[in-house]
Amino acid sequence: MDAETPIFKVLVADSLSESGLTPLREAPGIQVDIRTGLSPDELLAAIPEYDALLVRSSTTVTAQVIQAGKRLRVIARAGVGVDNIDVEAATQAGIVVVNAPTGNVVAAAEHTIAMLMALARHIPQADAHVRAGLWKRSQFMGVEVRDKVLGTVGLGRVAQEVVRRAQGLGMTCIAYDPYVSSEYAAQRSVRLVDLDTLLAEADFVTVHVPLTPQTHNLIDRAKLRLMKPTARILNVARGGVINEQDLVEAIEAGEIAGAALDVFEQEPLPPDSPLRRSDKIILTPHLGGSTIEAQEQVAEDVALQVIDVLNDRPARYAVNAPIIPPKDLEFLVPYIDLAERMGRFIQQVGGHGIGSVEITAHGHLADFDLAYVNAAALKGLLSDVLNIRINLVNATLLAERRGINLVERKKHQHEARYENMLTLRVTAGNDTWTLRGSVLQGEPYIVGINDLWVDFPATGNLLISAHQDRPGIIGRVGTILGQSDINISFMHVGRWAPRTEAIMVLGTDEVTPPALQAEIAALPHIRWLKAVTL
Ligand SMILES: NC(=O)C1=CN([C@@H]2O[C@H](COP(=O)(O)OP(=O)(O)OC[C@H]3O[C@@H](n4cnc5c(N)ncnc54)[C@H](O)[C@@H]3O)[C@@H](O)[C@H]2O)C=CC1
Ligand SMILES: O=C(O)CCC(=O)C(=O)O
Repeated sequence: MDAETPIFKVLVADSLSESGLTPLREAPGIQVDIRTGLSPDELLAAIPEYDALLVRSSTTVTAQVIQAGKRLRVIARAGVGVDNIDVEAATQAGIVVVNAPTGNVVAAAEHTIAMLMALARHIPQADAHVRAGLWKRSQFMGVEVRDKVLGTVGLGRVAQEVVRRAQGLGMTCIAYDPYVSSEYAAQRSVRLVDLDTLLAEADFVTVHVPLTPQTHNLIDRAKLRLMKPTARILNVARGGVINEQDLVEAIEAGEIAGAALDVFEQEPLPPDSPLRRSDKIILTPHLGGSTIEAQEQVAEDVALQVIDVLNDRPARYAVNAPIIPPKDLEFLVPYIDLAERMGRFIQQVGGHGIGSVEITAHGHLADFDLAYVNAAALKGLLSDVLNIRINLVNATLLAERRGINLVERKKHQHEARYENMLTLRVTAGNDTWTLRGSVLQGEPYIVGINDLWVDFPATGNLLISAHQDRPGIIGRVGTILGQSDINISFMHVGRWAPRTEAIMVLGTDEVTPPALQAEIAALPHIRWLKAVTL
């Protein structure tokens, strides 16, 4: 690596699979520091020097940590749930949050099945019994799961893997998930029911939902009372979905037969938790994702995304940024770049007091999800305006906060000679600017300014003027620039007809100083002159 290569520093704050981190260790320009077990104060002190932070579930990434992370560009969660990260604070700070939503799904499902069988056959209690030198087999009469009803609360990725395995064990599966259709459930041989029906019918209830305001305490004492006295309940999702105090009381009152929990309202589980006192409750210390295979996969999934974000590429599983399907990436990335350049162009020619932004995709471009293109245009429009870091993560949020009304339009037919074109129309103060752009042979081009067609690369130093088309004007501008040793790299003129309004665009190797701009702007027939650097 040469001395010029930028060094990104990556902090791995929780224990992650070493082999999963190999892509990060092998990436040029990236230094990986493993510092697990940091106290909150130690993390706060360490974070300012890092560009990326990788965690599992032990480290809590608070708004304070995010504010202190002045260089932070990405926070990665090696797992599904991002409830240990203040995603809102990260979004506001323009930091990408990524997770690994698929790598530990099978591990979580297999742990659920292990807990289900352990519950049905009292395995942990029987093991402790034998170790204590006892042999009272009659205390551990179990139940079969074959022909029993399994009710899953949530029918997402983990639940579906649980269902497939439970069906293999001969169980009938029902589910409660208001966000999926009956057809979707039926395709998986699952009957969709409401929560009360599920609790009343199931012999085993298993929870697979994220912890949200809607799912917090979703299963409380009243809901537990709906269950059969022989039924058992499992939670391998998130603590707090089943109310712990209510669960202990329901089990002690004989209202349900037992529970298996991998996750808790407070982790680690406090020593005096009432959950510890019932021998009908099986406890594991948040092991759902803890298999060698899952840990390798989630570490690799986040490592690759960290490399992408540090190299300005969209992340595959960004939690707080639009996601581009990998198959669309190659086509869209040049348009994302073009949109940002067009935003910066308008911002420099007259983007003060932006009220509304209309983005129109023409041609094949209109077939794509434009979330990133829109965010890029907003980023360009706001970058030099706001005193905070602005990027594709927070651009839309910041625009909304400033009252900017964004409208997206799609026109599937071609416009003019351009197979794909982007039009950005911005109302700023009393002016409306319309800029058209396209990607030609992989390079960003501006192809229209207001109502005139033009054609020049959207890059470098540009001087743009509106003037009355008259002989000699272009020559005079060239002379003034030449006298100041400013080299013109290209010139383009767009006009309606001879001697009408024209737009001249000059590319220059050097930046034109303000005094020289004023001199040109004062020439006869020049209506206005703007300098833009892209
Ligand atoms: N114990 C562990 O180590 C692990 C725990 N998990 C946790 O398991 C949970 C499920 O993960 P995935 O299946 O990957 O998530 P997912 O996002 O694929 O599925 C969640 C499902 O819950 C449903 N849902 C959301 N709100 C609901 C509500 N109010 N009522 C009913 N259904 C609702 C959604 O429609 C979705 O189908 C997450 O909380 C995740 O963090 C995941 C992996 C390992
Ligand atoms: O293994 C871990 O780090 C926790 C997994 C988990 O809870 C998740 O992925 O949501």
